[in-house]
Amino acid sequence: MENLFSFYGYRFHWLNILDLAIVIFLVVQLYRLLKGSLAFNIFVGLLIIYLAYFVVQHLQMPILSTLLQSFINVGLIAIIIIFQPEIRKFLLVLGKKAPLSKDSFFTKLFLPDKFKSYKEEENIINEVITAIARMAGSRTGALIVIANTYRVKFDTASSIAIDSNINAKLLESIFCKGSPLHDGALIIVGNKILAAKVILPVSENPNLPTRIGLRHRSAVGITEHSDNLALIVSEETGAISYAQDGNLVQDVSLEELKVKMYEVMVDGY
Ligand SMILES: Nc1ncnc2c1ncn2[C@@H]1O[C@H](COP(=O)(O)OP(=O)(O)OP(=O)(O)O)[C@@H](O)[C@H]1O
Repeated sequence: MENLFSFYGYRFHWLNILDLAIVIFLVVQLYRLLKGSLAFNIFVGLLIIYLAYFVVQHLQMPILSTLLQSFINVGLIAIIIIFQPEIRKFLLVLGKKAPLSKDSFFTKLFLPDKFKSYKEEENIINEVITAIARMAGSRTGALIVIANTYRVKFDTASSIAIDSNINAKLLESIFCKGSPLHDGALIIVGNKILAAKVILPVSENPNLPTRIGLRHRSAVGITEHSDNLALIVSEETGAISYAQDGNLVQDVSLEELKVKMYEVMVDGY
């Protein structure tokens, strides 16, 4: 194959560049997926072991090499078990960027019907933002999960199935303090409110701010192993926050929240 250029004696051609670009893309996706989570520390630890293996192999230290080699062999299976939720999410992220995902150039070009449906998503965003603005103003605590492509697993015994269109007034009345449905989270899937009064898994991430309570922790929890977006209105302060990929972003403006919702619901991030 024809060389493109050479660098310190190494010859590069187009396939090398493509190879490198794919590796960079995968590493960036992996970093985005793991950053802020406990899995990130495990990932760094594993990376150090792999680097140590290459160093001792290069230095021709046979005992250490064999030891690390056998650790790495078993480690591959361990990685699949430890990172099972992250691997699932990683594949989800990749799938969303595939040529036929709703935000891709090909879909917009060849499947204009999918493009049209964004009007509906804009409408949903406006209804949710209107409700959040009013609830923030009246310091009504709220927790709304936008389950993008991944179905939320929740405790059906405690929650109430709703299956209704999304409407600002309905959202407000669900979270109104006198409502029997106000406790717990409300789940939106597609263009429907799926359920209310849902108990979510609480995040055990020790890096979260210590002063946040269970509403914020459970919002983080439900986004740790999925591509859900969780929106929070604090009952105590009226502040608006959101959780995504296991990270909590506090005190956001309505405009920032709207942009985030567009990213998730329209652009498919
Ligand atoms: N596991 C959970 N899943 C869903 N909602 C929960 C969960 N745990 C608590 N909540 C909700 O959070 C409320 C308690 O909020 P808490 O004061 O502990 O949280 P907070 O993060 O400090 O929020 P705020 O700023 O609104 O007070 C509960 O009344 C309930 O509605």
